[in-house]
Amino acid sequence: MPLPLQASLFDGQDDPEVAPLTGIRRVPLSATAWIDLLPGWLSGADSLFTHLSESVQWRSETRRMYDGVVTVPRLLAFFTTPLPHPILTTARTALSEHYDTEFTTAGLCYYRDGRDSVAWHGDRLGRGATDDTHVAILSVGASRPLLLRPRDGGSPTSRHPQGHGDLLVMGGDCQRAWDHSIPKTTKPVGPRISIQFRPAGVR
Ligand SMILES: O=C(O)CCC(=O)C(=O)O
Ligand SMILES: [Fe+2]
Repeated sequence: MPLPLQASLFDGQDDPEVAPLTGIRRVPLSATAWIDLLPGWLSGADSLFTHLSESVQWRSETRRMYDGVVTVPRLLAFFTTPLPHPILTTARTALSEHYDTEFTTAGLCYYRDGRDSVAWHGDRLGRGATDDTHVAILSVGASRPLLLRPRDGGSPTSRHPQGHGDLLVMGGDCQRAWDHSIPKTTKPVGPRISIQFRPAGVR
């Protein structure tokens, strides 16, 4: 049974809004990869969380592995236009302007509890395999850390907690040269939804 969204997460504001992106802070990962962080970018995140959890047609996916078929440990949804809430259109437009790159798709993940996760990977399907790409992730709900580590093992794993309304953008060659993950946890943790905005041809 997933925990309900903790009352302490509720910010008491009805309509979600995004702040200007001017306050975003860049953290270089290497000479060619970076992440941008803007905690609390979205206010009124509770109503977005509730709306998405109740109105999106979440699907469970299976993947073929060497030794059989496994269920992906999170629920998924995928949108281009329209997006499932007007604030996501506002957010996508703001990101496209700020990064001068058109974010066209939104992948949504629903992590029901600490057993849900995403294993180490880079978003390297399609153009991300060869080109520098941006992937912008907006989080709502319970905080879960996003971990990053270089594929060549050159630097240690870094850990970036993604809380209610927080924005994290990966750029440069982050998808090709680095992997990211959301690890499982045995600690009690409520549900989290992430919205990943990507340019066309990147998965
Ligand atoms: O949920 C997240 O923050 C990350 C999801 C992710 O890496 C992906 O779907 O490719
Ligand atoms: Fe990813």
